[in-house]
Amino acid sequence: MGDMDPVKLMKQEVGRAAAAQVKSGSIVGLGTGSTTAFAIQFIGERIAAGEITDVVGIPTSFQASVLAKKHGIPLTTLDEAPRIDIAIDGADEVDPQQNLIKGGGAAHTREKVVDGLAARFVVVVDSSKLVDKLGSTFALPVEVLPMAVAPVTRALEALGGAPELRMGVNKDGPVITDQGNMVLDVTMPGIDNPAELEKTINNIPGVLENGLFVGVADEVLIGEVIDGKASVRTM
Ligand SMILES: O=C[C@H](O)[C@H](O)[C@H](O)COP(=O)(O)O
Repeated sequence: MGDMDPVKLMKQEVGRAAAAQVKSGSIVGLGTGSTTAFAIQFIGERIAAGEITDVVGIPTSFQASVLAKKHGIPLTTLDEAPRIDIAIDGADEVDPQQNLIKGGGAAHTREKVVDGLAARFVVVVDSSKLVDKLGSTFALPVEVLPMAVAPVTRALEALGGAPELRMGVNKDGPVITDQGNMVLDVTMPGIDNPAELEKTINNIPGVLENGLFVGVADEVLIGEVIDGKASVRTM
């Protein structure tokens, strides 16, 4: 286990557990983020070891495609793939009904397409992501056309949210998504009806997609560290 920090260790072990679910011949949706990065690494290691064969990935982001190439996972597209057998992806919050907030990496629009098409969507999180109610710890990401940021901001405020344009970390100005759009992070503590809010926000003209994933997850794998020992449980 070494000196790895506990959160990283939880992410690593949950990524390993998800990668173990990938079977030969599978078309795999590859999610985005620091937890899925471990799953991508372990899928690549299983391919290299000859444990699984004929696996192809469908990336949900530029980051996922870079990692897949690095770890030797061949890629395909939705134009070519007849189906997605399994998708593995992280989340920013998970409620007791397995509904999610995603988009901390601004990738939720493509993720919702890929994860939603998968016959089986496996979510990989560390235990810090579990909440009683969505919105309690994480602002809801909403991808918006750049020319519509002002009216969408007003519409989200009218819904009771506090939207903030996501700014770059090592870049001046806003974060630009893989699709060339911007992201509003909407503080909205305690979302009572995520299914309704998901539709309401997506109905605002100029909104591409929001980070609420309702009824999409088939299994949630949770990484934990108890007494310095990492383990993985299902929800
Ligand atoms: O846009 C990013 C994705 O939805 C990620 O899956 C999510 O933010 C979780 O990322 P991480 O595993 O790095 O916490």
